[in-house]
Amino acid sequence: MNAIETHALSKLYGTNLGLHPLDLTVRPGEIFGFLGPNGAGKTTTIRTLMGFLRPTSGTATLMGRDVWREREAVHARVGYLPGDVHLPRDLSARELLERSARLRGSRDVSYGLEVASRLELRLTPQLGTLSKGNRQKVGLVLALMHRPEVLLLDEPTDGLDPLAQETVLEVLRETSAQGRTVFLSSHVLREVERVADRVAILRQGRLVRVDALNVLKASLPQHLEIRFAAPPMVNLTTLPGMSKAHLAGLNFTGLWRGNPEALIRALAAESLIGFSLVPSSLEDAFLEEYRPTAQVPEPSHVA
Ligand SMILES: Nc1ncnc2c1ncn2[C@@H]1O[C@H](COP(=O)(O)OP(=O)(O)OP(=O)(O)O)[C@@H](O)[C@H]1O
Repeated sequence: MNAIETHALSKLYGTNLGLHPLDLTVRPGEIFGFLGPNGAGKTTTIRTLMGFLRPTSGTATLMGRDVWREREAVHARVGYLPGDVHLPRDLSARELLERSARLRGSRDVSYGLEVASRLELRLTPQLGTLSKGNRQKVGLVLALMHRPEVLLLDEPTDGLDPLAQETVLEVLRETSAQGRTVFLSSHVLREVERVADRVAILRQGRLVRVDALNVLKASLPQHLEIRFAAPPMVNLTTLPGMSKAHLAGLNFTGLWRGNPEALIRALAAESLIGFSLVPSSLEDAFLEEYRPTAQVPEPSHVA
């Protein structure tokens, strides 16, 4: 059984597009990065998966349960961190953890206390006095405490200092190692890149890409720079795999995709002073996908 499955799941807010029909599968134990610029539809997707929003069309299941018709069964198995954490002002974090455990029919707050301690969150102050970062930590502890089968996290490290961010990523890795699933919405690529098994990119309510992180990395072009000692005899522009080729005097720059062997063979008879082939960062690739001018493919073109 898949942890999360959506079939042509869409959401319109009146006539406003929230989410174009979305087909997505997340496997148990996976950390699934859900990326996209502001307004892409990440929160809409998560809130629909939580059964807070009624889908305009399509269906979604979490651990086999329909997210709209079987909301309560879904909530029992999910840990949810909203993008905007609201907490009662007049309780302490400790009291809230105990209350939350009781609502789930348990008295066990031990894992919540462990995560709080790792995040260096003090549990006695009134929640109304907490900073944004500390409120975020309370939200995370609440989402994690009952060791849910699926975590739906909307911008989990928002407002956290680098040390706490690191701890959160560590906890997410542990969660996945225990076979539990993490659906991680973010626009911070650097953190997603460090933990995700697969990544989806959403833009203007549409899925533009879904790939395993290592496949995505392997598909990125490499930046090529060559300094020739003499005008080159070979025409590098026509090599399959080359794009954005530019020769200015003895200096060549271009983007190279694929194995460098063919490139090195083509250069064998040339006289070179310098040669460098540097992989693009995922950041570059994603920024390219984010650009409003980039083409948004129809969903059927997406794997
Ligand atoms: N309650 C609402 N009423 C009308 N339109 C909405 C509502 N909520 C979201 N939208 C629209 O739906 C689209 C998707 O918004 P959503 O909040 O899901 O994006 P997001 O990817 O989570 O963005 P962010 O990174 O800024 O949180 C946007 O165009 C937004 O304006």
